[in-house]
This record gives sequence, structure tokens and C-alpha cells, in this order.
Amino acid sequence: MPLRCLSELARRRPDRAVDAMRVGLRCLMSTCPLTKATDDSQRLYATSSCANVPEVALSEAPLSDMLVDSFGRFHNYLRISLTERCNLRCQYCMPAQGVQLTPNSELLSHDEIIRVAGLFVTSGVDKIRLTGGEPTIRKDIEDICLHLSGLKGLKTLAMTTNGLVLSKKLPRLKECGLNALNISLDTLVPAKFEFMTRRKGHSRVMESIDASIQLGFQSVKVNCVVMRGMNDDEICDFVEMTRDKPVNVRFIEFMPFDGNVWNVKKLVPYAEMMDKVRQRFKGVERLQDHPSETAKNFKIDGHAGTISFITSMTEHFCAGCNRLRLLADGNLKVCLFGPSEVSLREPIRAGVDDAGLREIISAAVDLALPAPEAIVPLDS
Ligand SMILES: Nc1nc2c(ncn2[C@@H]2O[C@H](COP(=O)(O)OP(=O)(O)OP(=O)(O)O)[C@@H](O)[C@H]2O)c(=O)[nH]1
Ligand SMILES: C[S@@+](CC[C@H](N)C(=O)[O-])C[C@H]1O[C@@H](n2cnc3c(N)ncnc32)[C@H](O)[C@@H]1O
Ligand code: SF4
Ligand code: SF4
Repeated sequence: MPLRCLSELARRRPDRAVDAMRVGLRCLMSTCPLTKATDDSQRLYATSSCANVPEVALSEAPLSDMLVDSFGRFHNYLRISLTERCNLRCQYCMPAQGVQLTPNSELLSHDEIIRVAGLFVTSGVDKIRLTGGEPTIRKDIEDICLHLSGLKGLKTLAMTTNGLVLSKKLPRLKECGLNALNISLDTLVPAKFEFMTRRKGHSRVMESIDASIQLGFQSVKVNCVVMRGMNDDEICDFVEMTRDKPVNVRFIEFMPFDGNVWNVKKLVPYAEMMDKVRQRFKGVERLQDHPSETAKNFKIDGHAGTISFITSMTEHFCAGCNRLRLLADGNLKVCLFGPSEVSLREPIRAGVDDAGLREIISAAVDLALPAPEAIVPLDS
């Protein structure tokens, strides 16, 4: 039985239950004797087998145990990095010279990606996000979408892209089954775009956003990483963009991956961003979030679009985490901030069958940690 209940976890793995509570995982049920219900975003699902709850409506039961970690979190969202390469050099993500690239022979091939993705989908993954590096620079991107969207059980095939070379590809990508787009754009000022990304192309990204809306993609989101002294003066301009455009603008707390103090000072906390928005706009109302969602969502009176905040740094959402990531070199990384990576490429090339590969994946998922302690605290 997949574990999704804290009481059950405490019975079977008391060590993991203590860890779970330490990082704020709570039971969905206020009647749970182990935890007191607190913040919505920090709750584990109770299971129908929980002795303390006679009837619990489970949203979706996992198909197998393979993707349930030892905290009871079911991972149904796979992020696939299609390449380490990128046509921009965003200052917060890459050095000017780019990153050190894995040799081509050590990258997963098209067929290997489709095989691994298929295995995840038959185990309950119903959402795949293509990311990178920059996924649109892969020559076979349309073909990859076509094969992935054909996997039975997959509901969402999404892509996170910088939008630079997206607009011309959009009609074909839509035909190939891509249905959701997150387009990254950190500034509405062309000169600042060039400074932040070390490349030209602001108008091309804007075109891609408009073309995505016109083509009627199921979901179009704009990802804006907010950095102090860089673009925090543009928050209200981005909100203004949602007045007429039916997009979801998401303000992302900057994550200082290298843990450097200068970088931490660039972080603009969610509470501060929200204050700016509320001072300028009336009728800002919180929308209901899904427990595994990374974003806190809001609508604004009279606006066609919505706004959200991704609070990875100040209010982590590890309790509801449903994500796994397959890196371009075939490593499975269970937590964005965690150190653990397990190679799937090596066993695949050694000829492992699907049952063997499932076991390797299951063992890797079991190692998952809710990892907020790895996140640099605000006052460091
Ligand atoms: N802590 C944490 N943050 C994440 C994770 N995945 C994405 N993020 C944050 O979310 C931001 C946007 O990432 P996207 O690639 O658009 O993915 P997403 O937020 O999962 O997108 P949706 O599926 O539309 O909700 C990133 O810049 C990160 O700040 C994760 O697994 N852990
Ligand atoms: C790594 S990029 C890959 C996909 C694509 N190249 C793009 O930029 O959309 C995925 C998302 O992570 C965000 N990101 C990158 N570095 C980040 C950081 N240090 N803190 C917060 N978000 C970051 C980007 O802005 C983008 O929205
Ligand atoms: S476009 Fe994406 S992958 Fe490329 S440098 Fe910017 S954030 Fe990183
Ligand atoms: S930090 Fe790790 S556990 Fe937390 S939401 Fe991100 S990937 Fe999930």
C-alpha cells in the first residue's frame, strides 16, 4: 500500500516520520493525533486506511508504489532536461562562457528519453515538463513532443522555455501535443534584458508570449525571477501585463544555488513582493492552490490574467512535492536541492530490462528527502 498518511508512516518508519514533522509535513486531517493541521501547503494526504479517519476522499490513488517516497509523497510530475545547452546566459543561471557540457555520448538519446518517460507514465506520472538548458534548441524537439504526448495516461505535456526561438515552432509543437507553456521573462525593458541575459532578443520573447496566447495553449505562464536592485522595480508593470493578457505571471523568489552571501541579498521575499502589489492594486484575491503546486495564486479584479508567487526560499513547499527530474545525462535527481543523483543511463546501456529499471527508480525515489535545510536561510 502506498504510504500517504503520517500515522501510517510513524508506525512503519518512525525515523522518517520524525524527519517529516521536523520539516513541517502535516496530515490533511485536523483529527490526526500525530499532527495538528496547519498551513494548507504543508499537508500530507491522509489515506483511506488511516484508522483515525473513517472516510477520506482521496484525490487520485497512485498506480504503483514505484513513485511513492518514504514520506508518502507520490511523485506524478517528471521534469526532463533535454539539454544542458542554452542560447541565453542569464546572470543568475550561467556564467558568460556557458556551463561545462557533458560529452554527447553521455547524454540520453531520443529513444532512451522516450523509453524512460514511458516507464514513469505507466507508473503514474501524468505530467511531464520539458526543460533544460533551453529545450527549444534541440532539433528533434517536435518529434520528442509527438512521442511523449502519445504516452497513454499522460495528461499534461509542458515546456519551460526562454521563448527566444519559440514563436515559429509553436504551431507544430501544438500539433505534436505540447499543451502548456512557461515562458521566462525577467524584464519588460529591452536594454535590461540584454544585460540580464547577456544576449539580445527581448522582442522575440514578447512575440512568443503573444503567439502562445493566440494559438490557444491550455496554459501560458510567464516566469519572472525577481532580484533586488535588478527588476524588483518592475513587479507592478508585470502585474499590469495581466490586465489584458490572459496569462499567469509568476514572480519567482531568486534561489542562490551557490549559497553565496551576495546572492542571498538579491532575494526579494514573497511578503515584500506582495506588499508592493497590494499597495498598487485593489481587489487582489487568493485562489485555491493544489497541495502539490509550487505557486501561490491570486486573481485581481478586472484582469484577464492572474499572478502567482513561487516561494522556494521563504515558504518552501516540500511537503506536497510531487516532482522528480531526469537530467540530460540520464541521472535521476529526486530533489532540486538535494545532492543525490542516480544514473539511469548506465544500467540502460548495460541492457537492464524494464523491471530492473523500475527497481532502480523505486530505490532512488525512496531516498528522497524533504530538503529545506539545504535552502540558504534568509538571515545567513
Ligand atoms: N524548490 C523547488 N522549486 C522548484 C521546483 N521546480 C520548480 N521550482 C521553482 O519553480 C520555478 C519555475 O519552474 P518551472 O520550470 O516553470 O516549473 P513549475 O513551477 O513546476 O511549473 P508548473 O508546472 O507550471 O507549476 C523555478 O524557477 C523554481 O524556482 C522544485 O522541484 N523544487
Ligand atoms: C533553468 S530554466 C530552464 C528552461 C529555460 N531555459 C528557461 O529559462 O525558461 C527553468 C526556470 O528556472 C528559473 N531559474 C533559473 N535559475 C534560477 C534561480 N537561481 N532562481 C530561481 N529561478 C531560477 C528560470 O528563470 C526558468 O524560469
Ligand atoms: S534561459 Fe534558462 S537555462 Fe538559459 S541561462 Fe537563462 S535560465 Fe538558464
Ligand atoms: S526542495 Fe526538494 S523536496 Fe522541496 S519542493 Fe523542491 S524538489 Fe521537492
